[in-house]
Amino acid sequence: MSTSTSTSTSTSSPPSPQIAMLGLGSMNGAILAGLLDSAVNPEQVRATTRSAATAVQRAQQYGITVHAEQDDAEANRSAAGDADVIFLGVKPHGIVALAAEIADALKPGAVVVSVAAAISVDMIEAALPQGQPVIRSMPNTPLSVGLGVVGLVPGTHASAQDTETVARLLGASGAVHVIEESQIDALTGISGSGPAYAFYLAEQMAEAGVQLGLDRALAADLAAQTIYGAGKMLVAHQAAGTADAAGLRRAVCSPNGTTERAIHAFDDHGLPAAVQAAVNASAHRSAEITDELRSAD
Ligand SMILES: NC(=O)c1ccc[n+]([C@@H]2O[C@H](COP(=O)([O-])OP(=O)(O)OC[C@H]3O[C@@H](n4cnc5c(N)ncnc54)[C@H](OP(=O)(O)O)[C@@H]3O)[C@@H](O)[C@H]2O)c1
Ligand code: PRO
Repeated sequence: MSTSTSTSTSTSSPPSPQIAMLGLGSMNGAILAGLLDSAVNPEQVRATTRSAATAVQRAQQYGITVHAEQDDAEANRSAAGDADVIFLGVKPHGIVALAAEIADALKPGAVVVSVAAAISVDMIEAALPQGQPVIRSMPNTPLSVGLGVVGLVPGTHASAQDTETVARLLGASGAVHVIEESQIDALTGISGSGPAYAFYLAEQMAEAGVQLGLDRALAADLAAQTIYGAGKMLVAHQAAGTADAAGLRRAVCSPNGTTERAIHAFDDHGLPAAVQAAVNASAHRSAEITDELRSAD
């Protein structure tokens, strides 16, 4: 496994760790969907939510055991204590408190994986027993359909085997990149937040189609399938080294044709600057939240 390359899957039989998902909202839910579509059985997973209503809904949705903190104050500790891999999936401001809450319930050697933006390895390690393996991650929601991207930052006490275990779990539903912590804000700006950019583009393409007279369902399907196809094509060509995004874009543009006119409209309306500003804004917000939470301590 090397920095910033997708993990290769080893040929040895996959491990079957017990997994705890603490918090089961958009992100941990997407990770769970990907896990259950791969080699993970529902019996391997215990999850928690804050509210009882959410726990009932999620248990039905995923076919796993979900306990609510509202019903059982020990829910997080109990799920974490049985687990080999624990995904912390609450909002950033709740991560350190959640780590502290489960600290003395953890098995020695259990790997604590944070999915939170902005919460650094040292902040999590400080809340856990000395030597507890920690991995900071930045996943994205397309893990739910097997097409995610994940950045992993191994903590001070995470062994190569710990990283391999987590990379194998997540790598079944996406591309995993092991990175330095200094790279994670930038990765967040591209792939963590990035699905929202693609969805926003799809929204605007469909809206334009409606304004041109198409019915909304048709316009939405045209936009979605086009972004899906283009993404799949780009990944295939980049992996094969046969084309990059700019080359594939140029191949759609006939001289003085329709697409060339559209790309000029993007440029006239500042799309390159807008997209770069958006990625930068996400990355800088990640660093800003880190600073806010550090100074709140
Ligand atoms: N959404 C993304 O695309 C994305 C991408 C990358 C990383 N992340 C990171 O993922 C984390 C979660 O974000 P999200 O979008 O998934 O938020 P979310 O949808 O609001 O989910 C948060 C979950 O945490 C639960 N929760 C809150 N407090 C809890 C507690 N004390 N014990 C157990 N469960 C608790 C909530 O339960 P209730 O529903 O009952 O309140 C809910 O299930 C954040 O740290 C974020 O930075 C998100
Ligand atoms: N969603 C989280 C946020 O918006 C982190 C990346 C994607 O903060």
